[in-house]
Amino acid sequence: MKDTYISEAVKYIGADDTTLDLFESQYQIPNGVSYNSYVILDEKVAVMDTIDERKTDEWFANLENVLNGRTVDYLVISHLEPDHAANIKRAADKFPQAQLVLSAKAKAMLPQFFDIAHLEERCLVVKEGDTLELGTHKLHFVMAPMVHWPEVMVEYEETEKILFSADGFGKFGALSAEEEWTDEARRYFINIVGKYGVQVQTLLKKAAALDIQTICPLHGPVLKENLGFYIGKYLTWSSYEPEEDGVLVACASIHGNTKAAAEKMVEVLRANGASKVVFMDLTRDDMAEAVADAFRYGKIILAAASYDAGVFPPMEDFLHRLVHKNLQKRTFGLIENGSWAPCAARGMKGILEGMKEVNVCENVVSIKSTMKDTDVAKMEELAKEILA
Ligand SMILES: Cc1cc2nc3c(=O)[nH]c(=O)nc-3n(C[C@H](O)[C@H](O)[C@H](O)COP(=O)(O)O)c2cc1C
Repeated sequence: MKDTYISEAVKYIGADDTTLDLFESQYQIPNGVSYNSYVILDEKVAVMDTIDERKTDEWFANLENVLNGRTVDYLVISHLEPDHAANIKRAADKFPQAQLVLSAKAKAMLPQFFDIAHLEERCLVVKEGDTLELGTHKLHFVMAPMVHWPEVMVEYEETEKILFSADGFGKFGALSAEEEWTDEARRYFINIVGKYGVQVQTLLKKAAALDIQTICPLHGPVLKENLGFYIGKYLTWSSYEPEEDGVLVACASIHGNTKAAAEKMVEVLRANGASKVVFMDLTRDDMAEAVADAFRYGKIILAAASYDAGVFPPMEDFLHRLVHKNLQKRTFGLIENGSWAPCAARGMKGILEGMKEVNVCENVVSIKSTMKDTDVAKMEELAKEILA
């Protein structure tokens, strides 16, 4: 279990979910996920977000335990997505004197989710630079529009120097899971917030002006040490610059011949001195991880079967996801396979045209049904070109 102790005054009241099959109905989470929420105990008591419906009872029990008979003065709402906001109405009903502290956009969106009585009087709308005194603790509000959703804001508590970072610095994996941060944080960030690199960079610039000693995200561990490492990863991911030197080989094969060629390409790349080569079978491996790998490495070889005068759908899906997530600044190499009129390369190129700052290697490997020596020779040329 990750250490969730923050301080005498700031308490973790979130919960692990290890039985959810798919996060946001599409992302595999083999080690679950945590829904984080925090309480600041001072002259006034502030609850920092609620959690997912699935863990309602556990959250209220944790909250009651920390409150120890006190009541809630403020419910700070950073983000209205249901994995954080599901219990807003229940909390508002249970603590009728509590004010809901939120951005103007969140206030406008709130009635779409909940029918909260006397909403006008209950809301304390905050904007960029506003502060809220709780006693010795003082929250500063920093707007973070489209760091996932438009209503998002983050909060900086100046006394303990804590950034409550909403979905920023979040990660898949329950707090009970023993796993390192980077891979599951990357898979989370790229797939969920990856499209909004510009907005993340804007937020990081604002954060750079703050003295942050602890980051309290809405998923994943509380970050207390080595914060430069985590912030550095976010700077890289949100800039769309490759994180590491290496080549991703991603293949989509119906009967295995394109896959055999892609595996051969891995060997050829290694033999030509590639520092690192990662292989992904898009028909079976986790698509979200393949997308994250495309952000991780600067060079990508795509190998796909031709299909109905186009591209085999798992490759099409992969490429559309990359376009959707705004991937840019990459070099691609293409391998196609077809039994009568190979056309996957043309189809893949067409989708890549939707990306910014993309180079496509001139050497295209075009296989007819099964790989031949002439195809391997072409792979050698492609390897030399992409590694140059
Ligand atoms: C549904 C379907 C559609 C296909 N469409 C095309 C096509 O449009 N053009 C082509 O040359 N081959 C087409 N093929 C054939 C495959 O692309 C070809 O057999 C290729 O070698 C398959 O490689 P694999 O062994 O990796 O699946 C199609 C195959 C299937 C099953």
